[in-house]
Amino acid sequence: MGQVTAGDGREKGSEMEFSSAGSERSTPGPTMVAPIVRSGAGTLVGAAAKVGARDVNVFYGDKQALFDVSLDIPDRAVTAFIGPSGCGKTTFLRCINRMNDTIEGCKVSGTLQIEGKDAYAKGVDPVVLRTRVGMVFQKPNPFPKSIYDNVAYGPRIHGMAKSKSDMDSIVEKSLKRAGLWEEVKDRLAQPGTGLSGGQQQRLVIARTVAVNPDIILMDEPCSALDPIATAKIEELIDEMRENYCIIIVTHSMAQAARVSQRTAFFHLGKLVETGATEEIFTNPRDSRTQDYITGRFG
Ligand SMILES: Nc1ncnc2c1ncn2[C@@H]1O[C@H](COP(=O)(O)OP(=O)(O)OP(=O)(O)O)[C@@H](O)[C@H]1O
Repeated sequence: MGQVTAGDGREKGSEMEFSSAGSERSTPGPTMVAPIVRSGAGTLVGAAAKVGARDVNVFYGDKQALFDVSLDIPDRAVTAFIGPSGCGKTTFLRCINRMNDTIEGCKVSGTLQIEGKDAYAKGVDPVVLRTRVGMVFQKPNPFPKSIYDNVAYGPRIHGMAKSKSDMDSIVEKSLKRAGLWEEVKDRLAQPGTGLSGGQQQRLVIARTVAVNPDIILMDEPCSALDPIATAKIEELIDEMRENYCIIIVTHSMAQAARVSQRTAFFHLGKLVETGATEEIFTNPRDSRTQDYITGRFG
C-alpha cells in the first residue's frame, strides 16, 4: 500500500478510499498487485504499484478493443502509453478512472486495482474514484466560469472547504501547483476561457489537482498546444511527478522520452511491452516496438 508520509505535498489519508461502503469485491482476483521487479527500471525497481491491471479486456459492443492487458504502474513517476492510432491507449486510460462506464455498450472485464483495491468492486462510487484519479484531456476544457470558480468547482461540490478563506487557499495552492498562479493571481474573476491554450490546459490541471487526486491521467495533453506551451506543460509534469502517479498518452515519442520514466507500448489492443523508458527506446525486446519507435509504422 502506498503510505503517504507527512510533508509529501499531498494532503490525504494513508490509503486510497473511494467508497463510503466497504469494498466488497464483485469479481475474484488477487488482493495485492505484484511489486515491480523488472531490472533496468532504475529507482523504480521494487516500488509498489499504484495501479495494477490483470487480464483487462474491453469491448465496445461486439468489438474487442483491449486484449488481456496486465500492467503495473508505479507511484511518483510518469508512465507513457505509446502506440499507433486505435491501439487502445485511451481505452485503457479510461479503465483506470472508470470513464468507460459512461460509454454505452462498453464492457470491461479483468481486474483493475488502485493501491491494491479493486476499482470495480461493488460499493465503489465512480464519482468519488474520479476525485482520486483526475483526468486531463487533449483539448483544454475550462468551464465557462471565472478562473477562480474553475478551480473551486470540485472542492465546492465535495465540501472540501469550510470557509471562504479555506477555498481561497485551495485555489491558490492548486494554481501554484499548476504553475499558473503568477500569471493569473490578479485576474481570478476573469473567465477561464479567456486564457491562452497553454494557460487553459494549466488551469485544467489546477482544477484536477484541487480535489487532491493521487493519480493524474493525461490524454495527449499537449496535442492542441504550440511548442512553448508544450514545453511548459512538460516541465510541469516533470515537477508534479514527485507527488503524483502520472500516466500520459502521447503520439510524440520525443515527448514520451522527455517526460516519462516508464513506457508501455500498445499495438492492436495488446500491451506488447513495458519497461523503463530508456530501455524501451534504446533496447526494445519486441520487434513491433522496434518498428514503431524507428518509424516503420504508426
Ligand atoms: N466510444 C467508442 N465506441 C466504439 N469504439 C470505440 C470507442 N472508443 C474507441 N473505440 C475503438 O476502440 C479501439 C481503440 O481506440 P482508442 O481510442 O482506445 O485507441 P488509441 O490508441 O487511444 O487511439 P488514438 O491514438 O487514435 O487516440 C479503436 O478501434 C476505436 O475505434
